[in-house]
Amino acid sequence: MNEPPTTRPAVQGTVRPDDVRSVFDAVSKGEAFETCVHPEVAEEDAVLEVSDFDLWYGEKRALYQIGMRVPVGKVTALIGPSGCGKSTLLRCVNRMNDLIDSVRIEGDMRLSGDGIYGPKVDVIELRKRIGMVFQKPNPFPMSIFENVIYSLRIDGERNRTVLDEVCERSLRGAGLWDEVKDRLQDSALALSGGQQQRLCIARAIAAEPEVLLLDEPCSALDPIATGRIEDLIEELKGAYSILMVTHNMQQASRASDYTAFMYLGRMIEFGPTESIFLRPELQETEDYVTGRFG
Ligand SMILES: Nc1ncnc2c1ncn2[C@@H]1O[C@H](COP(=O)(O)OP(=O)(O)OP(=O)(O)O)[C@@H](O)[C@H]1O
Repeated sequence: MNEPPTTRPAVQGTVRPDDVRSVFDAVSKGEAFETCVHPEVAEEDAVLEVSDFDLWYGEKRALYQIGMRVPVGKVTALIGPSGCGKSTLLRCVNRMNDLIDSVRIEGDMRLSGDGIYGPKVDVIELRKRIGMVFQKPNPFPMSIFENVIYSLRIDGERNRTVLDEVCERSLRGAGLWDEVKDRLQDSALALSGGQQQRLCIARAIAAEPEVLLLDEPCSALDPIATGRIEDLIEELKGAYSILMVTHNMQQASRASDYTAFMYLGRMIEFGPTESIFLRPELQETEDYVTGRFG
């Protein structure tokens, strides 16, 4: 923990070593292999850079030498079978795993160049730069208005004009304004599940985060509400850099620009979503995205 940044590049360049027949063989034997990173990734500016990142829950290792760059202004999806470490990796970005006593990490993670795990990092300040939306909508038990401007209240903002503007802009950004503009003082808990999730997104973007983390944001929603969130993700990209965990292959292929395939705590292949789904470099990725396993 708190190691100085590594001199190795954040993301390794090429495909598997020649002497390893299959990446999954290598993984199951505990052998090293290099993540297959498509060259397009290196051409993007990164909001988040992860290098040689490992995580243990007590004795159990959950992440192995993760290296990835999350592009600015794009949607990046994390996919992979249950238990491969997607949520663990996502939660490391805003140091939510600090809350678990048994967790130990090594490696480096940087947000806009600033170390996330440096010894002097103020975790509260760090989290203000990161928005997080969970599987289950979690509006606070207060009005719609107070939910949206929560981060500004915490920062002591009292100017009513500023609060009103941020509230409207964030609700518009989250595609919820027209549905709630006449009842901003109503309890957020009275909204439908899909509306609550869009409210949570509005609350997250009100703080103008540098990166928005979405942990299976549609898994508790019906197909119509899911469609609206996917449309919203499409609209948010450009203005926001999004890292999203999803179980849903169609959602990853519809909603993301880049996709990272994880397996047993390893980053297997990372590249433009279209390439990962239509022309992956690795057979293992193809087998997963076409539903042959997982
Ligand atoms: N709090 C914890 N304590 C111990 N082990 C944990 C903890 N949270 C996750 N794990 C283990 O770490 C591994 C990765 O879990 P994680 O939830 O990150 O996977 P995931 O890919 O997000 O899975 P899913 O798609 O099912 O949500 C799993 O083996 C899981 O059992």
